Amino acid sequence: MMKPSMLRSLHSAVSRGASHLTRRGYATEPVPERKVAVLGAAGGIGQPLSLLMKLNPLVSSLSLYDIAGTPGVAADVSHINTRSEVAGYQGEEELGKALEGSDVVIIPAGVPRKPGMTRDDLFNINAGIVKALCTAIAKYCPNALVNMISNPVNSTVPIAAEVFKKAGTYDEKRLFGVTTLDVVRAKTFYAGKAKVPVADVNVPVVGGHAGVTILPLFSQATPQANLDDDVIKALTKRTQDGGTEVVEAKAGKGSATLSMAYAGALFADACLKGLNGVPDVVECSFVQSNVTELPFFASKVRLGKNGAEEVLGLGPLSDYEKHGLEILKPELLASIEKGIKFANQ
Ligand SMILES: NC(=O)C1=CN([C@@H]2O[C@H](COP(=O)(O)OP(=O)(O)OC[C@H]3O[C@@H](n4cnc5c(N)ncnc54)[C@H](O)[C@@H]3O)[C@@H](O)[C@H]2O)C=CC1
Ligand SMILES: O=C([O-])CC(=O)C(=O)O
Repeated sequence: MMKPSMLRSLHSAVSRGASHLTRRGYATEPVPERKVAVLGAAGGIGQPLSLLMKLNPLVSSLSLYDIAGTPGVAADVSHINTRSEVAGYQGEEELGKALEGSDVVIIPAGVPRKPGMTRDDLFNINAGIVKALCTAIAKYCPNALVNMISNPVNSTVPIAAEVFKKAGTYDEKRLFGVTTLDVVRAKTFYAGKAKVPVADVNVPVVGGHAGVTILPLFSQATPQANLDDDVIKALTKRTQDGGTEVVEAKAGKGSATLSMAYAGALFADACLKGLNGVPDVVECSFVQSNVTELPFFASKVRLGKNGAEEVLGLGPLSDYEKHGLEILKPELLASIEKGIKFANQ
């Protein structure tokens, strides 16, 4: 039975609007209004990611943009009885409206790999797409947190940074390469070998987001497990090749979409929590960085009201990880420089 005092607070909370309620009905602080835009929303990642963002109670307005197909995706998702209003925008002439007022912009726009391709093979098409989208972000929502999913992330993030610099809107705290899928994979694979519940597992993944530039730090994995060196090597390789494993299994029908949508939704949720002032939100992400001599690097990042409030260091590395770190630097630097050069052409 509900006590009369609880009933009164529930009634007064209801009269102020549902966003003032916790799930148990107690009056609480209002959840801020937040607009999230998904660019590439009709794609393999974009559709399930749009679904997952529609399920997120921190979102009040969900803006779905693509060059084609968004009216259908938006109509479909909009029937789900959750908080956010949904709008679909199609074609370049609607991009401004899609972006205006966004707090977080998630970008899974562009072509995916086919078997035999590297992520860098996507550069020629995706670099131009990302450049155009970021030019519009600088114009219509320069303060948004940008979550870059489009590959090659090691180059598309530097491209975005250069576009924003040219527009005079660059804030390194607001630009993120989404590497969450590497963390998701490392956790899953580690839990399997260490025979620990996957929900308890944490594994930082640093470096970049392609092949050897992906460096999982299993020496820092929790809960700790005494795994042999050859098991750690196999886990590292499987994490680095996780994307290729999916590309080959899909045999020409694209790359990871469902696990990426999950990972993208996790990272966007962390960004929203940070914006809303939730303390101690830490996720790995590819950001502008002083952690190594490279200008961009993925490591743990503390998310807050301004985006990346703090880029955390690497912590102690095993000899195997130290070696991996040295191996990845030339490839990662070349990809970063390729992006910077493209953006300044
Ligand atoms: N960061 C990561 O961990 C991961 C990144 N990816 C990358 O995400 C990207 C998207 O992958 P999928 O969704 O599987 O591809 P997809 O081809 O299924 O969807 C891409 C969508 O982008 C749209 N698009 C193309 N040009 C656009 C533009 N100028 N503006 C807005 N939208 C545009 C297309 O119309 C399409 O709907 C690829 O580059 C892929 O490599 C994929 C998996 C993981
Ligand atoms: O492998 C790809 O091309 C897509 C991707 O980035 C991933 O799944 O990690």
